[in-house]
Amino acid sequence: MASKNQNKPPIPNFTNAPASPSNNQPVVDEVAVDKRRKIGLGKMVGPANSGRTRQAFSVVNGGQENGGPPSSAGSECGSIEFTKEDVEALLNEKMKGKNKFNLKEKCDQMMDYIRKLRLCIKWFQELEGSYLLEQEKLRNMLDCAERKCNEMEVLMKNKEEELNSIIMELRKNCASLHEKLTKEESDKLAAMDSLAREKEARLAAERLQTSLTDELGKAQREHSSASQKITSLNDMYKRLQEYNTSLQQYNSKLQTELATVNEALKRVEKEKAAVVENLSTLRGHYNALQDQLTLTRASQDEAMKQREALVNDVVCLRGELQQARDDRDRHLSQLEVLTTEAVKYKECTGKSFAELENLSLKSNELEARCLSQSDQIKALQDKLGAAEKKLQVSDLSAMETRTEYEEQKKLIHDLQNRLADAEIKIIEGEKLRKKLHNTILELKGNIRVFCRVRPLLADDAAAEAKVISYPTSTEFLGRSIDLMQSGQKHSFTFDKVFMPDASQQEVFVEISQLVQSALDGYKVCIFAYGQTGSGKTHTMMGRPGNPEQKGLIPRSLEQIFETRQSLKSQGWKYEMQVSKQYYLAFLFIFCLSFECYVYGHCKHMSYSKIYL
Ligand SMILES: Nc1ncnc2c1ncn2[C@@H]1O[C@H](COP(=O)(O)OP(=O)(O)OP(=O)(O)O)[C@@H](O)[C@H]1O
Repeated sequence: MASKNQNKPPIPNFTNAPASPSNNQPVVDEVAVDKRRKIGLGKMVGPANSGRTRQAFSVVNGGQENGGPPSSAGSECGSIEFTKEDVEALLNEKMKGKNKFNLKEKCDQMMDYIRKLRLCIKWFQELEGSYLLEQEKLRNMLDCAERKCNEMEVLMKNKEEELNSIIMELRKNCASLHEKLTKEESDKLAAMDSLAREKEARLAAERLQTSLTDELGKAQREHSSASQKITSLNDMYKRLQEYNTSLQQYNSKLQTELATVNEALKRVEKEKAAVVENLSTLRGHYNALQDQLTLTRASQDEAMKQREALVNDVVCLRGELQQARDDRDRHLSQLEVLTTEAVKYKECTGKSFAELENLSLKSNELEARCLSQSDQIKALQDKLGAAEKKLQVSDLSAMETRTEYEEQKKLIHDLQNRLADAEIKIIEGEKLRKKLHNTILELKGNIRVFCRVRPLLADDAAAEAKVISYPTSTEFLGRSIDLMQSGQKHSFTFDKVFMPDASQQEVFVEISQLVQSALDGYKVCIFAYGQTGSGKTHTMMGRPGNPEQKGLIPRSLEQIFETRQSLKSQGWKYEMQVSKQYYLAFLFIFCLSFECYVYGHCKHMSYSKIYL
């Protein structure tokens, strides 16, 4: 748009010119459109280009392009276009005519000139109208853009609020995640402790289990050896029983044999008795019988021997029986011992079975505990995995926060460096300012005299008002007064003259520079001098209760304290005191002078004493 405006031709002030009645609207619009095209305003409001070619104003004027006055252009003003040169030529056109008194020719020329001017005015009006239309459109566009801008601003504000709320939520989430992380870490530590404890317990349980399995193996081995012993003892017992039955059978056999032998002995004795009877009877048969007797005796002896042998056999058998009985008794006692031992073993094995059961129960319990602990360990490992994942996530976020923190740290460091640079610059600037200030004050004059004229009081005579006058010349304006005495004028020049209507603030503005100078470390002395009732106390002290009427001293003190406060942030420290001697002097001549010490020092520079 700026380029469009820049390309606009200067429009002469023809607004008061009357519009040409001969120009109709479409023709002028075309001229305006064509002009716009010519000056690069193709997008302006107006009818579209009809495609007709237009003649330049100079062509209409008969080929007088440069500076030549336009001739009569006819009524086809629609094909005329004006350039800056045309307009200027038209405006600068002078009446031609060799004969000054040829009024008709002059009149025609004038008519022609007026017609051209009307055409030009019409063209300008149309151009202005098109410009107004364009302006209106641009205004509409501007309004539209402003509305859009406002909407965008509202949207942006909403978005900003949303973003702020999201940031707040994210911060809250971050804080809660931090809390969770710390909690998870403590949980993790607790879980790891419990895991270590569980592992220890598991190891102890495993050690206990191995010792118990060893004991169980031992007991089982003992049990198997005891059961083997029991089976061997049972076998022995059976064998002994078998041997006992065989011995009993043998004994009964021997007894039956003894009974048969006794029967045979009885039969032999019966036969002997029969023989003896036969002997008596058979005495005759004595010899025979004697023989028979000797034979019988021999047979008796043999029988006796046999009997003795049998008795010996019986004795032997009895001994053997006795031995067998003893053996049996011994075996029985051994059996009893073995039975008791077997009972004992049985009891032992029972105990060991109970112990075994207990141990198996314990081992089952331990296994169950181991299983539950392994489940717990699994669960804890899962938790640990989840916690580690969380830890990784939180580590990532912590890394991000750390990088952010590092960036912030860098930023802070940069800012600190910049702050240090700025502080150095401030200090240097302050030094420069002091120097410049002092230079200005020196240039203004180390000793300066101001004159303040107090207004007339009610007691003062009205005539006195005419005594003082103030020169208005540029050289002495505000710096001089003229006093009339006995008809004679006395002029006095000062650094500055304060008029009666000068306020306390106006006076202090001049003095405040000196106060600043005192604060910068230079010695300053301000005193008021004048005759009684001239306004010294009013100038120096004023009326401290009334802010408007405060004098130089309270205002100076205010400036000192304000500067002290404002320079505190730059590291300056001011110590102020009013010494006794000066205080006394102050009491006596406070209306003439005011002095006090200001000690100021800073980490960068220091000075010891200032007079104010
Ligand atoms: N600029 C002023 N505007 C209004 N009133 C003033 C001004 N200067 C002085 N006065 C008034 O003039 C009177 C005398 O002034 P002031 O007491 O200050 O004079 P002084 O020079 O201190 O007198 P002295 O030497 O006797 O102490 C006071 O009533 C004071 O209010």
